[in-house]
Amino acid sequence: MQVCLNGTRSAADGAGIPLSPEAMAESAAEAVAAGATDLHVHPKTPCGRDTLSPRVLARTLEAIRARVPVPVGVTTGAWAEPDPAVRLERVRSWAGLPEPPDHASVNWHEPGAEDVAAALMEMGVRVEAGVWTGTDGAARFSASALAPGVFRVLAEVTDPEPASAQRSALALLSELGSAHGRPVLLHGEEGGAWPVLRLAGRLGLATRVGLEDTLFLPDGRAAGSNAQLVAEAVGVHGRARRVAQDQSGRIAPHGARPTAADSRRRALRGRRRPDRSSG
Ligand SMILES: C[C@H](N)CC(=O)CC(=O)O
Repeated sequence: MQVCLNGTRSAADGAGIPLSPEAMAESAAEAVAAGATDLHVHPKTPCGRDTLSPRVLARTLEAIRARVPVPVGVTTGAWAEPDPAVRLERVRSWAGLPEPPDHASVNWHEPGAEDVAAALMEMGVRVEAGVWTGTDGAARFSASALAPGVFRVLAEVTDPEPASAQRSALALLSELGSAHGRPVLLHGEEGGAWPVLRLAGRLGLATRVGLEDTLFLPDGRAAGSNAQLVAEAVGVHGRARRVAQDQSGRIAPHGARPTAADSRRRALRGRRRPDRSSG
C-alpha cells in the first residue's frame, strides 16, 4: 500500500495537505504507522508549487527519511517543468544528491518521458511507469524498449466518476496486457479512488491512497489525514481481496487457491458484461 501524500494539491484543498518537508515527514510517519509501505510525494517550493529542484528534493527526502524506513518516490510530472529539455536536465542533476529518491514516477504519455526514464535508470533510481487512462501512455509503454526495465507500472485511472472508474480501469489493464511482466499498482482518483482501490483488491494488485488521490473517506466524510485514508484503505483492499478469493475458491476445482493472475484474467474476460458490482 503506497501513500501519495500531497500530489499537485495546495493549501486551498485544506489545512491537512502536507506542503513543507516537515509536514510531509510528519504525515508520512503517521501514514506508515497506519499501514503504508511505500511513499509517493511531490516536493514543493516554499510557495507550494511542485518542483524538481535538487535542493528542495534533498531537504524533502532528508526530512522524510529521518522519520520513516520505507522507500520514498517522487514525481517527475511535466507540470513541474514543462520544457522537456529543462526537465531532463533537472532530473539529471539529481545524480548529485547525497541520497537520491528510491523511485520516481514517469508519466509515459508526456513528451520526453523515455529520456527522463533512461536518465533515472542510469543513476540507479527505479522507475515507476505512470500509464494514465485517456492518454496514449499504454500504447507507448507497450512499444517502449525501456518497459522491461521499469520497477513497476502505475496504472492510473483518471476517470473521476464512481460509476465508470472500474470499467475505465479494466480497459486500461486490458490495454497494458502483460505489462512486459512488470508488477502493476492500480489506483484511481477523486470519485474513482475507492471503486478502483476495491477493484485492485479483487484483482490482487497493489494500490495506493492518499490526499493526492482523494480528500474523502469511503463513506463520504472528509478525510482528516493521510493516515486516516491509509487505515481505511488497508481494510477495504483486504476485504475485497478476501471476498474475491472466497468466491474463486468456491468454484476452483479441488479447492485450488486462485492466484492474483487468475483473478485478473477472469476480470478482463468478463469486462464486456455490464459491471453490476456495487463498486
Ligand atoms: C494521475 C496522478 N495524479 C499522477 C501521479 O500521481 C504521477 C505523478 O506524480 O507524476
